[in-house]
Amino acid sequence: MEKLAVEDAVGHVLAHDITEIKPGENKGPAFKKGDIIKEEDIPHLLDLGKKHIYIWEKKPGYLHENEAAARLADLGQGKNVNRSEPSEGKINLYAARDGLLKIDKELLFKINIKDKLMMATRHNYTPVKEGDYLAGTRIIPLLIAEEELEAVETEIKNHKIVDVIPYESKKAAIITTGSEVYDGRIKDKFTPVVEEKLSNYNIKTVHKKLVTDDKALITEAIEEAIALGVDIVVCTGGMSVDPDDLTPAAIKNAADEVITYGAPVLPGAMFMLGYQNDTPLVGLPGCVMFSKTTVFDLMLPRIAINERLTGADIAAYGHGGLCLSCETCVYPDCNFGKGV
Ligand SMILES: Nc1nc2c(c(=O)[nH]1)N[C@H]1C(S)=C(S)[C@@H](COP(=O)(O)OP(=O)(O)OC[C@H]3O[C@@H](n4cnc5c(N)ncnc54)[C@H](O)[C@@H]3O)O[C@H]1N2
Ligand code: MOO
Repeated sequence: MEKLAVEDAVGHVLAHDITEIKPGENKGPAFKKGDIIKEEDIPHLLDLGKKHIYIWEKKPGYLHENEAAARLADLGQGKNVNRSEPSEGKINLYAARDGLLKIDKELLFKINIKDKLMMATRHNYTPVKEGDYLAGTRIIPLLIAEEELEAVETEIKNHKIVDVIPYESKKAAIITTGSEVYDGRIKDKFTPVVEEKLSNYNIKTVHKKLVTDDKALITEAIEEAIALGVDIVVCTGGMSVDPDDLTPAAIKNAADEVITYGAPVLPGAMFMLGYQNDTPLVGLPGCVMFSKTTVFDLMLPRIAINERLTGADIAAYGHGGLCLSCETCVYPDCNFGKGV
């Protein structure tokens, strides 16, 4: 630490907090450790009785924590992400709009494995709202050699760690299967649940059809929906092991690629996903109608941002794929589906 007259301290970094006490009013730091002294601060410092201050010598090639946080925030701040000003050396990232949060976990690790650097984020694939807090970043010491930041910048290049991907407007068809519903023995309670979940992700249901338990008829209904030009076809009912459960076979008939029948997620083990060209064909088991949060809440946002899911994407949900069915559901602010 070096002692300097306040008049000579402009542009230097304060080595410690300076407290101001206004009797009967308040007590707190007027200046903080790490602040860079500005010309207009001099009268205030003199008012506080400070003719001299201790400064960190601003060595060439070294960055102050606020400057370093700005460089780290540059690595983090991707699409549709806002940032705060540095405060006590930290910069926060916020969602600039509603969408699905994507975190490049490998790049994030490249920052956090380095001494002296940190960035903490929310989980990958969390649906977020405009203004939501996404990440915070800072260096650990007050100063850092610029070359240490340059090393990580070179590794990360022009990629970004934090992006918010908006849900593009899409159209869906819902095909509801089951003789009990088709014959009017019970009221269809599945379609409204699916319709609402779709609408949360900017997907409008433009076609609905009730079909009895008949493989050929379910296949025909899927083909009819695709011919209407919808972006996603959702089938409900008949997804498990009864002889009358024919929906998986119908999806298989219509798909040119089946990604999975079965997912390591509870509720939702009997989930199915296939594609005909780029159109996702989704089979939803009965639990999606019954349970507040299921496999559908994990897969739907990714479908909504046009990700083409693979078997590996779905297998990765096993770790964290167990919903605890809490009395008050706080999803997405819980562990469900956060292992990816
Ligand atoms: N022995 C086994 N039993 C079950 C299995 C299994 O693997 N082996 N899987 C279980 C899982 S997991 C689920 S989830 C459920 C439901 O699976 P399904 O998707 O096949 O559902 P359905 O059999 O068609 O219907 C179950 C239940 O829900 C009612 N339902 C269906 N669709 C509607 C609708 N549109 N509106 C109102 N109600 C509807 C239906 O009447 C049945 O009561 O299976 C487990 N069992
Ligand atoms: O697949 Mo069931 O769909 O786990 O409750």
